[in-house]
This record gives sequence, C-alpha cells and structure tokens, in this order.
Amino acid sequence: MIGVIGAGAFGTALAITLARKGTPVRIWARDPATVEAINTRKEAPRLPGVRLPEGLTATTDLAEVTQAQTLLLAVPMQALSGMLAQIDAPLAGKRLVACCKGIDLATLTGPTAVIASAKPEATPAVLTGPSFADDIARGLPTALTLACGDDATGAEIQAELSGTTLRLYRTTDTTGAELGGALKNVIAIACGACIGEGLGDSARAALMTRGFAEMTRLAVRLGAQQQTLGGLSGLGDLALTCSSELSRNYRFGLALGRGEPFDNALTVEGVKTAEAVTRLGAKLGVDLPICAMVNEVSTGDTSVAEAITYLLNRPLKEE
Ligand SMILES: NC(=O)c1ccc[n+]([C@@H]2O[C@H](COP(=O)([O-])OP(=O)(O)OC[C@H]3O[C@@H](n4cnc5c(N)ncnc54)[C@H](O)[C@@H]3O)[C@@H](O)[C@H]2O)c1
Ligand SMILES: O=P(O)(O)OC[C@H](O)CO
Repeated sequence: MIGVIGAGAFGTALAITLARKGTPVRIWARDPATVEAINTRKEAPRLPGVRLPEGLTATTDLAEVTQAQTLLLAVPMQALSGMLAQIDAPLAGKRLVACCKGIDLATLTGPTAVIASAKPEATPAVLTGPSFADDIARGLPTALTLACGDDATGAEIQAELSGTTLRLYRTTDTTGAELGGALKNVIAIACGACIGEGLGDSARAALMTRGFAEMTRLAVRLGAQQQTLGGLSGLGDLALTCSSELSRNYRFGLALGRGEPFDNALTVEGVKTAEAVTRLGAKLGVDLPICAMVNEVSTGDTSVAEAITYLLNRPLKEE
C-alpha cells in the first residue's frame, strides 16, 4: 500500500495512476465530503470527469494512511510543516516523498529540509517535474524527477512509483530538484504577466531565459548541481509552466497583466515562493531581479509596466 496525504488535484492524480497499475492506495483528505465523493461515487472533486479506479480509497483518519511505508505528501508547500506536525505515528524506516513545489516561508528551506527537521527518523524525497494533474489522471505520458539523498532508497521509490505512463528519472540532488520546481512557478507568473500585458512572445522568451539564469544562480549557490537545473525538474517544468494556460501560476500572471481578478481559492505556489526567494536572495547576496519584481507585482507594490521598465533599464551586463 502507498499512502497519499492531501486529496487535491496532484495527490489524487498520483493516487489514480498508482491504483491503475494495481497498487493499493489510501488517500487522506481533511474534508469528509471529499472522502465521501472518492469512496462512494468514485469521483475526485479536484479532477472533475475522471472516474477513480478500484483500489483507491480515502479516509480522514491519518493513522490509516501513515501505516504505508511510502507516503506521498501532496499538500501545498506552506501547509507541509503543519501537516507533518499532525502525524504522531512512528515514521522510522518510512519514505516521505514531498510532492509540493515551493519554499517554506518560516524557514526559507525546501520540502526535504522541512521533512528532515520534523521527522528525522524518516527518509525524505521529492517528486517534481513537468506534469499537470489532469494529464496524469487521464493516463497521458509524463516524465518526472524523483530526488532522494539516499540513492538506494531513491531507486526503490523510483521503481515503486513508475508505471507505463508515468516515467521517473532519479537524482540525489534534492536541492537542485526542489529549487527548480519552486522557482519555475515564479518565472511562470512573470511570463503570464508579460503576455497578459500584451508584451509579446519575444519578451516571454527573454523572461524564461533570464529566469532560468536566476533559478540556476540561486540553486548553485545553495549547493545544487548545475545539470539538475537543465533537467525535468528545472528547464522541463519551466517550459511547461511558462507556456500553458493549464498552469495556475501562469494564469495568475495573465490576470495580473490584464488587470483582472483571480480566484484566490486556487493554489498558486509562486506567490509565496517569490517572497521566500526574494528574502533568500537578499540574505545570500544573490541577484534575482525577475523574482523580486514578481514579488512586488504579486503584492500590488509595483505594476507590471513598472516592473518591466525596471528590468529593461538595469545596468547592461554580460550574459
Ligand atoms: N495540480 C498540479 O497539476 C500539480 C502538479 C505538480 C505538482 N503540484 C504541486 O502539488 C502541490 C499541491 O497542489 P494541488 O494542485 O494538489 O493543489 P490543490 O489546491 O488541488 O489541493 C491541495 C490539497 O491540500 C489540502 N490542504 C491545503 N491546505 C492544507 C492544510 N493546511 N492542511 C492539510 N491539507 C491542506 C487541500 O484540502 C487540498 O486537498 C503544490 O505544491 C503544487 O505545486 C501540483
Ligand atoms: O498549475 P501550476 O502552475 O501549479 O503548475 C502545475 C505543475 O507544477 C506543472 O508542472
């Protein structure tokens, strides 16, 4: 059995793909109505139109899910620490796989460090890369990165989660994998704002490329391997998220650029990540101008037009 904590779009999509290949999956939802929908009607509230397979069952009882040796943690980044604090079962020998993308604002660390701090007896890992929950749930081909500091455990998790439509690549570079996944959301907001403001595809390409430079600069400064940023968890996810209106981060940026309201019930990880990396960059002396502008525009301190003017008029430099 695999346990999934968090019955939102991504947690449910992963649960579906695992159950389809015959793995029993128990998913935890905090909302009894979600449990009822999954168990009784075989429907997932966050994935309308997808019929859930047999072998996938839900519960509001965390203890039932934490019996599994592998636990997928699929709550938003800022909820991860609080979620871990709710688990009182012993977790020695278990694998805790973070499925969230972001940086914890309280500690300015990524998900594996949050897990290691809260549950030092367990092995932390992170599952990240280009994937929309809806694509995974529909069985469309998807390739992701599984990062685990312990390569032998990483190989076991890789085999456990991979299937005929979901292919996992493996790395021990947790820092690079999780920073790529976190930062691409910030750049996707910038790209959405650029398109929403009517600035064109050339400007978007420039933001993606210079955004990738910021992702790499911060990640390498924090000990990541540069090549990890060029993989699925970095460049791959940047390409997807900056170019598709299926992305909530990109759509949030579009709304900013168009001056339209946005549904704040949607999970848009890049907003808090922009704040976290702006603070991290200032603390470490790492130059992150696009991320800083996304932070200012997201909080309403700067308009999209002012942010673009600022970025275009910075001192000229080598590429
Ligand atoms: N949706 C995708 O396509 C996708 C793909 C890859 C990664 N992710 C990542 O997965 C993570 C979750 O995103 P999602 O799309 O599933 O979001 P979602 O909004 O669909 O679901 C979030 C889930 O977390 C639960 N939750 C929220 N706050 C909580 C708290 N304080 N305590 C306990 N549970 C809480 C919600 O009830 C909900 O079930 C994000 O970090 C996101 O970046 C999402
Ligand atoms: O909808 P978004 O912007 O959270 O993006 C979903 C995934 O992270 C894409 O890989």
